[in-house]
Amino acid sequence: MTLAIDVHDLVKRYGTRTVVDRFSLSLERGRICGFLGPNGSGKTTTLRMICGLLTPDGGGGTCLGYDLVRDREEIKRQTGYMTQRFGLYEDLTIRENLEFVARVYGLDRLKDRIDRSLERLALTTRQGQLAGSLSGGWKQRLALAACVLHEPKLLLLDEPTAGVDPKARRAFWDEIHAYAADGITVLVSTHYMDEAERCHEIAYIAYGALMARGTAHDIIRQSGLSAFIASGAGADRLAAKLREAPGVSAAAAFGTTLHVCGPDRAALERAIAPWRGDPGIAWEEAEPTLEDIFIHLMGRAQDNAPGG
Ligand SMILES: Nc1ncnc2c1ncn2[C@@H]1O[C@H](COP(=O)(O)OP(=O)(O)OP(=O)(O)O)[C@@H](O)[C@H]1O
Repeated sequence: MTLAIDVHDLVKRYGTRTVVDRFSLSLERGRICGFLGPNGSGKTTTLRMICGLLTPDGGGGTCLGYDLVRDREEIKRQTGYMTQRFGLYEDLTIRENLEFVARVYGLDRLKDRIDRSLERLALTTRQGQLAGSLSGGWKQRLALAACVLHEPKLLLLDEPTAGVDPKARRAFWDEIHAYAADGITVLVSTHYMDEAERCHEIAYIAYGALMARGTAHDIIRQSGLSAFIASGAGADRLAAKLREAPGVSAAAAFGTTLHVCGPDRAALERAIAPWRGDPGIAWEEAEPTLEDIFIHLMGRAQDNAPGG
C-alpha cells in the first residue's frame, strides 16, 4: 500500500449548501501535503471526512488502505487529528494532559509512550508546567505530542501553527518533516505561504472544489499567470490603481516594490503600459508566487460560485 489517502468525489452538504464538492485526493505514504484555501472553503470538513469523523454524502475511497465509510473505527485508530483550537486542559500540567489522553484512548505502555513523546517534542524539562501557562508555540507542540501518542500512521493537522511566532512555527515544521521521514503521512491545512513551500506537495481548494494540485513548482509552472515587478520611486504606490485595471488579477506593494500579475500576458502589459515609460521606475518580468496564484484562483472561484 503506497497511497495513504485515496479519496474520490467526496461531497458534503449542509442543508442545501454543498460545502465540499466532488473532492478527490491521492497522497503517497510519507509525504507532506499542504492543504490551502480561503476561509470557509471546506478544508476542515474534508479533513474530518478523511479521518472518519464525518460521513460523506457522496464519493468515497480509502485512508491507510481502509474504506472511508465502512472502516471508520480503524481509520480513527491509526490517524492523529489535531483540531484548530487547543483542546487540552489548561489547568493540568503537560504530563497530566498526556496521561489523560493516553487513558481516554486506553493506551498501553503509558509511561513509555509519554516519556518518548515528551522527549521527541523537547517537552521533557517542561512536563510539570501547566498547559495554560505555555506560549502559543509550546501549546501547539503539546497538542502534537497528544495526537501522536497512539503512534498514528497519518497526521491530519488543521492550521496547527495559526498565531504562532516564526521561530516556533519553524521548529514545529522541523517536527513535521521528522515524522514524514519516519514514514508518517501528513495532510496539513495552513494559510501561510512559507509553510506551503515547506510541503512536498500542495492541494488548493475553493468553495469546496479542488483548484490546484502538485508541488509548488508544478503549480507555479502550470498556473499560466504572468507577473512583473516594478521598482523605483513611487512604484509601490501604483498598487491601488493597477488592482482595478483590466487584465490584473493581483497587485500588491512589497516594501518599495510593486508586484503585479494576471492570466493574460498581453492584457497585463497593456495595464502596466502607462507607467512603463516612467524613467524612475524599472519593470522586470518575474515568476508568479504561490500567493499570486492562490489569489487569482480565489477570484476565479468566486466568479464561478453560485451567486458569485
Ligand atoms: N456543522 C455545520 N453545519 C453547517 N455548516 C457548516 C458546518 N460545518 C461547516 N459548515 C460550513 O461549511 C463551510 C466549510 O467550512 P470549513 O470549516 O470546512 O472550512 P475551512 O476551509 O476549514 O475554513 P477555515 O480556513 O476558516 O478554517 C463553511 O461555510 C462553514 O460555515
